[in-house]
Amino acid sequence: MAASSSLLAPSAPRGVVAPSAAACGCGSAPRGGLLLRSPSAHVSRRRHRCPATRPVRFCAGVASGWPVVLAGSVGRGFGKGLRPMGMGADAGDQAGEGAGDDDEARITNENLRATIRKSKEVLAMHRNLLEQISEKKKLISVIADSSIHNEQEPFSGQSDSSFPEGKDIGHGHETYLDMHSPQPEFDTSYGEFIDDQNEHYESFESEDADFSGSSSEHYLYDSFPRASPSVYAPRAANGMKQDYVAQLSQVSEKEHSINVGANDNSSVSGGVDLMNIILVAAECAPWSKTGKNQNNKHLLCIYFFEKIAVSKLAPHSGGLEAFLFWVEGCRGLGDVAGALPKALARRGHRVMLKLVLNILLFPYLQVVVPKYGDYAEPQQIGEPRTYHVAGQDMEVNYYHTYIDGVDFVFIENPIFHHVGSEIYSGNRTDILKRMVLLCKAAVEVQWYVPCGGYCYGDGNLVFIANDWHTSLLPVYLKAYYRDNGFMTYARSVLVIHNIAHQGRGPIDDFNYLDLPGHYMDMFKFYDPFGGDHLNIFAAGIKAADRLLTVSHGYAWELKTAEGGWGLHSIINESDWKFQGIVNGIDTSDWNPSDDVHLQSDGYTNYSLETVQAGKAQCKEALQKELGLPVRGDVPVIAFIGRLDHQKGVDLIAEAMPWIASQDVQVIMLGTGRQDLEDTLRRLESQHYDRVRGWVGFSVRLAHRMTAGADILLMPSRFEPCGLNQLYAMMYGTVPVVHAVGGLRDTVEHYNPYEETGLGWTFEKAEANRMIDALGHCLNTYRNYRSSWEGIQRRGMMQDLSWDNAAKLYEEVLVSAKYQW
Ligand SMILES: Nc1ncnc2c1ncn2[C@@H]1O[C@H](COP(=O)(O)OP(=O)(O)O[C@H]2O[C@H](CO)[C@@H](O)[C@H](O)[C@H]2O)[C@@H](O)[C@H]1O
Repeated sequence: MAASSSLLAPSAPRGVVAPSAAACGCGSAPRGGLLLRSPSAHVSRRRHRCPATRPVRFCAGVASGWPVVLAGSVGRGFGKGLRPMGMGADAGDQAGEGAGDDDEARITNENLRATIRKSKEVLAMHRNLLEQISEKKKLISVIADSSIHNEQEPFSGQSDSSFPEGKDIGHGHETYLDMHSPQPEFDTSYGEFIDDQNEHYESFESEDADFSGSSSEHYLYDSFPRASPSVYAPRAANGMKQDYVAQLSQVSEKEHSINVGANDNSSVSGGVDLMNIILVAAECAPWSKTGKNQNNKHLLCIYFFEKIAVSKLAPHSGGLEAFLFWVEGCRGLGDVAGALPKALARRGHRVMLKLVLNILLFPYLQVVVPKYGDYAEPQQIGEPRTYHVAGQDMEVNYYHTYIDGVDFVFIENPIFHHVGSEIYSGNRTDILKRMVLLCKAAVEVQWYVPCGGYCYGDGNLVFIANDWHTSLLPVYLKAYYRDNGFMTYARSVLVIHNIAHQGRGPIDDFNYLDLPGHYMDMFKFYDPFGGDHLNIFAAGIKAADRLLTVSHGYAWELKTAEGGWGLHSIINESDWKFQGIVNGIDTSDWNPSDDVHLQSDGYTNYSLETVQAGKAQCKEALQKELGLPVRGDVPVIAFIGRLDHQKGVDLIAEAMPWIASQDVQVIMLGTGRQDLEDTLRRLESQHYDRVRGWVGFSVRLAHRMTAGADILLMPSRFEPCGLNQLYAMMYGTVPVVHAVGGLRDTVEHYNPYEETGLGWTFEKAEANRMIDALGHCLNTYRNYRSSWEGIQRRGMMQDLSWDNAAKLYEEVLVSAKYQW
């Protein structure tokens, strides 16, 4: 790997672990009359037999039922004052109706007596179970590697309060920081990045004129409706009456005990560590993957850096320059949300973990995403629910499909449907409302969506939120539930795919979030340019139990002033719970041997054995399809990506005079910023005999280019992970990349002396550095064929699947589970 070991962020410390009653979250529904009846018909179906190979699961059945009762109690007890789900008046009434007197009446005396009778047994079992966990922990301590911290007190079955947050943090934090060292190469690179930012900023100058006034103007907020405090007043913890809190707590304890009892009916150790994972994202391939950049002027991210040159925007007094960055979609997120859960599901049946840790992980995975269109597979499921968002009651319907061991759940509401494929379209508040609704619905989906006939429940539950869009989820989990003693054992992990997009807005946006007033501090963030503002990503980072990003290199960069985009201080404070895991790729989708896009129009599938002939045929087909001269000897250079500052397509444009002077063909595919789209068109018209600039979003062409090209160019200024270079290597296409973030982690620079490496890297995001690397690459392509083929082979022979990454995710999820 190109990255020096010092660059790589070490594994996050796993010093944490007070297993405690996390043991309860089993997963298995109790048998023998222990169940309390759920008021909702759909959650009363306990037995979860998923289609196909899904095992029968008796899991968290009561967990799935109880919260419904809670909602009812809340609705009735507090009227409109307390709605853990942040629901509006109607919704609250509905909850009360759904689980009010009638429903409680259904909880028969007999059941209650049985519960009380059983509870003693259950508590005994619980104690026994905790002892087992303690034993197990000791065993793990012995066998686990040194990265697992063993120094915490053996768990003694104390109450939650005996494990204050951060108890083990100090130790882990110190260890983690000690392992870091400065990265001069990276710093140098960013020196250039800064210059580039200035240039880019100037290109936005006219559009940015509106932002030069007061801080509130920085958000173009004049048009957004100010919410009346009474409408948006926080409804969760603030409004709780103590007696009801106590009542709810009792219920929660019962739920907890019942889960433990249920575990005991199955395999104790297996039940203890069964995890229900709910991955929540704004998009998910293949259903939704950003089709087009929005360059949305109403969503603003601001990047600060040391002053290098004076921008035309008035420099602020702090000696920093500000760089404006429009929020837009992240396509790679869709790919990840589509593929990671399947890999985690596969991991659920791995024997290795069962042997080493004696646990069975992740058989139950759910992906929750908005429903933006009419998708073929998902079928409506569960009952509609109503959530209160920005003064409106919004009804959501759930759709579900089960693929490769994963339950995909789609949240349907017109606010999602209306945007169609333009996932991030609309103004800032439109997007914010969509994300509020998504997160409010997602944090409760485990109770209301009977996947395979049976709700997940909140036993052993972990949410994986992704990027700022779902950063509200960890906050809602805490504010609505954990602060009030519910879902005590549920955990949240937040994955940073791209820190450039943060969900920034004015402080008043807090009114849209429907949170208790004291949560304001979590969101309030100051920076010299925008002053006090609301930062959703910042709140998610603080609230999440674990923080991940998509490569080691990017994890390191995020902690620097240059790479953290203003959030580096918060990320550094969260270092104890933070680590990078390099993304995998969906090898069923991206695999040259059975890629469906290579099965027509003269393309062909190929493998490691047939790569030379296969790629030659694909190159010919690609040249024909795009009307380029059909020549096998000419190297074809490809670029695929969002057309924005990040991806550095402007560097290709800058280098084009040199590139076009070579005997090469260049094919660029992308969509995004208008000026960069125009650049693609211009380059094509200027060099029509050898350049094609395809403006648009075409998955088919992306696959075909990856197969037919010889070289993939990725001059990204920053790249959290990057997927295209991984796809390229799978297809025997050699990457030439800026050594930054995940590109540095994944593309080892070619060493001609030892015949090692996977491509070419350049240390600065500037055209001449790229030309230099590309020149070496072309020389090898033309004059050292066996070396070239070696690079191709090494790339194709890597295991780039999600399976490796999924194992690392498992470790993080388990450590989150035992985090107190
Ligand atoms: N015009 C077009 N037509 C067809 N397909 C197109 C396309 N433009 C882009 N794509 C596809 O979209 C995906 C982009 O993946 P990236 O990793 O480059 O994305 P992005 O920067 O959005 O993701 C962010 O999240 C991912 C996931 O964590 C990180 O890898 C990445 O560094 C981070 O910036 C690839 O599948 C690519 O082929």
